[in-house]
Amino acid sequence: MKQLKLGLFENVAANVGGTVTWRHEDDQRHRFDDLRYWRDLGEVLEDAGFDFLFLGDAWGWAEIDGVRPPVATQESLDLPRLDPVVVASALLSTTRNLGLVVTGSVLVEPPYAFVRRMATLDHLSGGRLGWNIVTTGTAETAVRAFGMDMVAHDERYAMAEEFLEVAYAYWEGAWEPDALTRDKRGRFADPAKVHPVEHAGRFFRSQGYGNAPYSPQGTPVLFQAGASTAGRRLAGRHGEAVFIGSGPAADLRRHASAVRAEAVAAGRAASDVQVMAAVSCVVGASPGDARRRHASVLRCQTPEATVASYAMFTGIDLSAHPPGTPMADLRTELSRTQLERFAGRTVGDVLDAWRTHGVGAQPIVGTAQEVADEICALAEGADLDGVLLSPVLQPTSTLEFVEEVLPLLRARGVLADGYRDGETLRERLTGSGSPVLPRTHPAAAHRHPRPGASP
Ligand SMILES: Cc1cc2nc3c(=O)[nH]c(=O)nc-3n(C[C@H](O)[C@H](OP(=O)(O)O)[C@H](O)CO)c2cc1C
Repeated sequence: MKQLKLGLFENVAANVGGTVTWRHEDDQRHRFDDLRYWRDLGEVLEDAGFDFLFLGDAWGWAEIDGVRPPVATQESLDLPRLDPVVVASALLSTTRNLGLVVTGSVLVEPPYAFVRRMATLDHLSGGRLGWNIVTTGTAETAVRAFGMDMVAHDERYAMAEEFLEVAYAYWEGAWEPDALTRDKRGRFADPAKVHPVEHAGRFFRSQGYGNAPYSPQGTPVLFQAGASTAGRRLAGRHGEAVFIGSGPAADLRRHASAVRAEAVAAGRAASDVQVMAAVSCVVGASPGDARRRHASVLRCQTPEATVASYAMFTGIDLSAHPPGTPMADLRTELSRTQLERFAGRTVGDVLDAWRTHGVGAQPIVGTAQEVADEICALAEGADLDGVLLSPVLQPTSTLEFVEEVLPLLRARGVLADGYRDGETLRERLTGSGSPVLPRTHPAAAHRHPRPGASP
């Protein structure tokens, strides 16, 4: 069995992934705006040897027929939410090895400012930064807040392609890796190694010099999480780590194969893409104990919250459709993953599933041994390169996983034993021995001297 990469999936908010857990007595996510909460979590993950912390993010909110349902506020389904980049910055000084993967949207700001922000984090973290490329699933509400017109789903992915080209131009081409000499008796940087960027495209224009010099990884590790057809294509062309969500092993395996096929179609190797899925678990001293603990989580869910939560991700009010309606009859310009993953199911099925586990999959509920067995079976069945723990309760679920399940996975050799000091996130995830993207990646075409140019 492959040795798996291990991440933790969180949002900077009181709930994660569409279910209500903030009010559970064993949950602390109501402290999402407390620096100590995040620093404590960062320390737990680093001490346990997690490869990275993955912070999802959105800009919009739940709306049904143009109205934000009161339950969204009462249960903090969508808002309030804080900035994952700032949380990641806050963890720089209290962690040394933990990868920090932040979600950044291509929809709401031009590349130039975003590029510097990411490069700054990559510099200050010593090359531990990852970027989850999204086009903003909550686009319909988010665009209003930014004073923009709505951009259709596939058009957002076209924007993503162009955004990446501009970002690569600045990250990989604006400053050569050895441009800075910082020679007090000579010069700070070599002008011959600093290059202006010129871009004029359908969505973005940028002309000028990059602010940030070449960072330890050049380009942050490129994560992608968007399982629609357009999302998989972007993942295959650009992604290094692709987060395909949750679900049964057979579904995940099909999805993983599709992403790897897209990578090969784009001239890359299938192994250039690490495919990872989310797992949630509820551990108990006995199966019955685990079931009882899971039942206490389910008691926090309500039908109103389930409907409002699904609407946030897709803009679809499931309560407006008869339970027997096939999901295949519905359409969305928002998060298509959360529609397409339920193909073949009915509205009634999805209301049940979403109430139980939101964007995730049915949690693994059992003893630590049973949880470890199921994670191994899922990873092998789906041909995964990694898993993201999506804690049901925080930090309770994380702590029980670390204390009871992780040792069992380590004992089986399923997880690496720990960090190699000074290793960048890319080196750890890809095993390539290089902190920067390979020449086969589209970003490399932006480097100087231009590939094929006379030195
Ligand atoms: C596991 C996981 C996590 C995701 N996390 C986010 C996120 O944090 N923010 C976001 O805007 N879009 C996230 N997405 C992508 C959305 O589903 C959606 O992609 P898609 O499903 O339509 O391809 C895009 O945002 C739409 O513009 C995620 C997708 C998956 C599968």
